[in-house]
Amino acid sequence: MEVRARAPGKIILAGEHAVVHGSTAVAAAIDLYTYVSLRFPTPDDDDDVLKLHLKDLDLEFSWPVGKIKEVLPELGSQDTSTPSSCSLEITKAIASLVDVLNIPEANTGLASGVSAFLWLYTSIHGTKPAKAVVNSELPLGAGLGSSAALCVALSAALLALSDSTKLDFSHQGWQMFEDSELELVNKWAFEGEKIIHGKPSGIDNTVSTYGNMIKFKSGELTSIKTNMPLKMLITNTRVGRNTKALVAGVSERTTRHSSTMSSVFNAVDSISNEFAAIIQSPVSDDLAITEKEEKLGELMEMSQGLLQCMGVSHASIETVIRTTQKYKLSTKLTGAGGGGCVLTLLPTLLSGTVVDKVIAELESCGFQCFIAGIGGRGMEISFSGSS
Ligand SMILES: Nc1ncnc2c1ncn2[C@@H]1O[C@H](COP(=O)(O)OP(=O)(O)O)[C@@H](O)[C@H]1O
Ligand SMILES: C[C@@](O)(CCOP(=O)(O)O)CC(=O)O
Ligand SMILES: [Mg+2]
Repeated sequence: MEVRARAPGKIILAGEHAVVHGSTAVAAAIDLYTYVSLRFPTPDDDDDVLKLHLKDLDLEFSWPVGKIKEVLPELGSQDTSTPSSCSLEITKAIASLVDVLNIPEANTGLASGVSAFLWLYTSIHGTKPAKAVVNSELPLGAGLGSSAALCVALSAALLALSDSTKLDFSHQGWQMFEDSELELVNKWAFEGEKIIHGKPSGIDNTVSTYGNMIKFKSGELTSIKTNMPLKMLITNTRVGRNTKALVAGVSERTTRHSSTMSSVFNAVDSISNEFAAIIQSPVSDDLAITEKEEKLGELMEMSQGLLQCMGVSHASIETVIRTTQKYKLSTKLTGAGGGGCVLTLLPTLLSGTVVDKVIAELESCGFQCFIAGIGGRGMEISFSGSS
């Protein structure tokens, strides 16, 4: 039997980085997914290896299970229903399994993703041979939460084939987990995100697990109900960056200027709460929508100013801002910044011709533009083949 799990990426509408320091943030799932398929070999397969195929990067890795047992001898005593963090000793042992892979230099940052895979896999299934295949519709390392989507889809696939979940194997198509199972997936995914982000807030894995639009503060989520159509143009600057390094940079700045940065984080907290209040209040007519959109646009500009204060903007992001400003549109970075993706609010009454012009101008700078569905489904799984 094979299980397939999918988990969405996300956009952060307000509050990135500050959320790591306890401020409120607002995020929404997008309809672009990471998929993880997992299969254990049948007795006839005679396969004693753990395989990982990363389709987006065209890379395949494998580890003989004997080697994993050798470097991780303590495995097998784990309780999958209580997720635990990867200790320093195990981090070192996992690094020894990743170092031998000779990951191409062009894929810096991948080692942490592979380490997260090994930690989650061995924590939930020990040294059982298996094959996992990963592919994604998300750009990797661009602020749309590919790391969290990977950790959520992987945790879901691993738990679906463990004793911790009770699922209907005969169900055709995508199915959802029960609440308690979703909570378990989210907790394991958070442990994986820790390996990739260093110090994650947990917002990315939470919105990827549960979907929809959420408000998030200090590990707690509040679901946001809205009937306001929200359309964002996503521009990928194609400038590569690494979330772990950017998050660490903001923390260093916070250490140097603790009281000033605490005021910045407080301001972000207010922006996120105001943003959430506006999108949640009922809309009566077009005029009301336009007024709300103007306020949201202004809040996005204020968010961007504060993100610049934190030191996470980039020349490419400033180019997108300047370009969209010519059309009176508001833009902010999303995710960790330093390049990656940028959001531009597209008001409901904006004509299609203007949207096409903005996109053409941004694409002529070498950027990639797209519009994704916002606030959709969270993580789901499906089974295929006989057991
Ligand atoms: N589909 C994937 N295949 C391989 N690695 C992935 C995949 N998705 C995410 N990753 C891991 O996540 C890292 C990117 O995470 P991060 O820097 O947090 O950016 P983001 O989460 O915004 O995409 C990659 O360097 C890699 O380690
Ligand atoms: C910067 C941060 O707020 C979001 C990072 O998102 P991404 O990995 O850039 O998609 C970090 C976090 O909340 O863990
Ligand atoms: Mg990430």
